This record gives sequence, C-alpha cells and structure tokens, in this order.
Amino acid sequence: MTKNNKQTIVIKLGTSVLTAGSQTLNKPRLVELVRQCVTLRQAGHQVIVVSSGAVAAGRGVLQQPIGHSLAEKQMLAAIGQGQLIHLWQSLFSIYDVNVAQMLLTRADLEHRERYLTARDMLTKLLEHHVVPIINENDAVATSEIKVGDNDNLSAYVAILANADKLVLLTDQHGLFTADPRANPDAQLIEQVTHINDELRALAGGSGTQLGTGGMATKLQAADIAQRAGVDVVIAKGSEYDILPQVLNQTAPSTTFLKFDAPVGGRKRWLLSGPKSTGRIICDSGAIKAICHQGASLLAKGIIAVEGQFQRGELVQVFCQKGKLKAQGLTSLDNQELSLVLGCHSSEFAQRLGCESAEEIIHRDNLVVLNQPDHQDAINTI
Ligand SMILES: Nc1ncnc2c1ncn2[C@@H]1O[C@H](COP(=O)(O)OP(=O)(O)O)[C@@H](O)[C@H]1O
Ligand SMILES: N[C@@H](CCC(=O)OP(=O)(O)O)C(=O)O
Repeated sequence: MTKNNKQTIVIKLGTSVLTAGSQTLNKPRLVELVRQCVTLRQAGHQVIVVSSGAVAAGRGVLQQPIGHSLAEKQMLAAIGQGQLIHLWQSLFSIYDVNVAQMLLTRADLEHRERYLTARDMLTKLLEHHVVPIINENDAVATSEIKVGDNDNLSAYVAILANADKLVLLTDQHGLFTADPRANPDAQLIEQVTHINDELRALAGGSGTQLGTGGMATKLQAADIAQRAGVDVVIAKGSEYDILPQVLNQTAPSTTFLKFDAPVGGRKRWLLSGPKSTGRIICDSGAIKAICHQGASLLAKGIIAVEGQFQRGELVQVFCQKGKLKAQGLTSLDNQELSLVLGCHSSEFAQRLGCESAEEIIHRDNLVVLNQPDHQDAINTI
C-alpha cells in the first residue's frame, strides 16, 4: 500500500540475473543487489524478494554434470535452496537487515484459508522490517501443486502483499518486439497498457536451459498483477543501480501500467489463488451482462461446458469466439451444469432433483478479464 510515496515493492530476481550468465550463482551480483535493496529500504520502501537460483546454486555445490529432468532439478533445488538463503542472510546481515525464508507452492494460494495465513505472515514480516525471501518449494512441488515459474509466483506474492510495484529483473532490458537473442534488430517496448494476443505472440520462452518460462511467463505475471492494481516493470538486473533507476523511471525497461479500476478484496485472491479446472462457453448476451453490466452468470446464457469440476471450483468463462472473458467460482459441478444449460433457474429443481442457487457464478465470485477493445495495448515503442 502506498504511504506518502513509500512503496511496497516485490523484486523478482531471475536465475539469469543471479548467475550472470554462468552455470551457478554469481556472488558479486548478489552483493550488488543486496546493496540496492538496502538503498530502497533506506528511502522508506518495503522490499520483498522473490529469488530464483536454488537449482543454479545446487549445481554450484555438486560441481558435476547433472541433467535437467524434474527429479534432478528437485534434487538440485533441495541442495541449493539452503545455500541460497544462507547467502542472502549473510549479505543482508552486513547492513543489520534480517531476512526470512518463505517457500510456497500453488496449494498455499489455492485454498482461501491458507492464502490468508500466508498473507498474514507476510504482513507480519514487513511490520517487523524483515525482508521476505520467497521461492517456490521446488523440492516438494509436484506438477499438480506447482506454480511452475517464479514470474507468476512473484505476481501472486505482489497480490498477497498488496504491493505497489512488481519489478522483474532479468537479462534483457524488457519486452522486445522479438527475442533479442535471435533478433538483434528487435526494439524495446517501453510501455504497455494491457496485454493482448498480439503482444503475447512477441514473447518467447527462455533462451537458456537455466531460465524458466522466458518472456512468456513474465507477460502472464504482468497481466495478473496489473489487473490487481500493481505496476509492473521488467528491467535488466546487471545494469548499475537498476532498482533505484526503476523507481526514478530512468532505466531502460518495459512498464505495464496498473489498471484504473483494479480488482480488489476477495476477487484479488480469485486472480491468484485457485487453479481453473473447467471452461464455460457463453452467448454474447451473457458476456455483455457479466462484462459490462456487473451481472452474475446465469445458466440461460451458457452454451457449453468443458472439463470436470466440482461445486465451488474455479472455472473460466469464454465467449463463442474462444476469448477468455472472466473466471469465477461455480455453484454447480460440470455434470449438473450440463443438465441446465440454457435453462431458466425455475427449471433447476426439476432437472437437478434439488434446489440450487439462481446464479451459476455469482458476481461476487466473478472476475472479469476482458480488455477495452478501443485501447492500444502499447503506448510507446
Ligand atoms: N520478446 C522478447 N523480449 C525479450 N526477451 C525475450 C523475448 N522473447 C523471449 N525472450 C527471452 O526471455 C529470456 C529471459 O527469460 P528467462 O531466461 O526465463 O530469464 P529469468 O531467469 O530472468 O527469468 C531472455 O534472455 C530472452 O532470450
Ligand atoms: N525455483 C527455481 C526457479 C524457477 C524460475 O522461475 O526460474 P527463473 O525463470 O530463472 O526465474 C529455482 O530457485 O531454481
């Protein structure tokens, strides 16, 4: 939350930054980043670090060739996470700053109670002026409970912390019109108002075996964060004084502006917590009602249901053209919903054999995701 221009800033440090292009952690780089984080704190800002680098640190410890399978990466993360947090702790302690390790998986965000517990703990750490150092709990995270990359994780953390800014530091100045590794003529996109398919098409995967997700996951993270009212900046971690530069807006970078009317309260959790298990396809009347009139989703406007889901789970709402328009918690499971497609709620009892809520997704449980069509996605190139 902004307090007299004092901001809560989530700083995500990619493996590319922490290794400086090598196979393992680059300690001088960590020293430099700690110095900058402390500068931000001295200016009154609250700092939260989302640190990748456990796998890279593990490679450095073992010092023998290890493959890239899931089990091998989990082993390296288990070995490396200890070293990583030890390094952060030692370096911040030079400035008498305490740190705390927080290892999360999607399961910690998915259930509302666990999400609130994580949020309260994070708030307490900040109240006590401790720097949270967050990573995914790679050693135990199976594919079902994994966020999978620290770009998305950092967006969820920014929501948890009610942050003002999310800074994604990587090995490029920001989002380019093409991957600069393969296209030396690619141009830096300086400002993005919202992310659309055109922009997503520019963002490729990681150019290295060490990074996870490349620019594609950074755009996913920016999309989530800007909807929740968080400004996002992608910048190059090796630039001198990059963090103060980002705050002073003097760094070459890509900025994603937070939305004017961001999603608030419980709906922020809907953006970051539950994983979607099903898809609902709606007619244009229903899409108009939920996206532009603040209405709940009724069965009458639903054309088709895909996937399996239980009552209370998160489903995604698509228009007939296949565009994702909203997501929310459904009051019926997929089998029940297929029995009442296109029906008025007065028919529910007869078709379902029991009473049920009139709304399939109540507006309090619904987050609208559509973009204003008239607005340019890119302000300046
Ligand atoms: N359009 C693009 N603009 C900039 N970088 C891109 C783009 N598409 C793909 N990339 C790649 O994304 C990489 C950064 O992501 P990644 O390797 O996952 O780093 P990190 O470890 O910092 O998360 C860049 O090195 C670059 O090769
Ligand atoms: N959790 C992993 C990093 C995962 C990840 O997203 O990496 P990166 O794309 O370099 O930010 C680790 O600590 O090695």
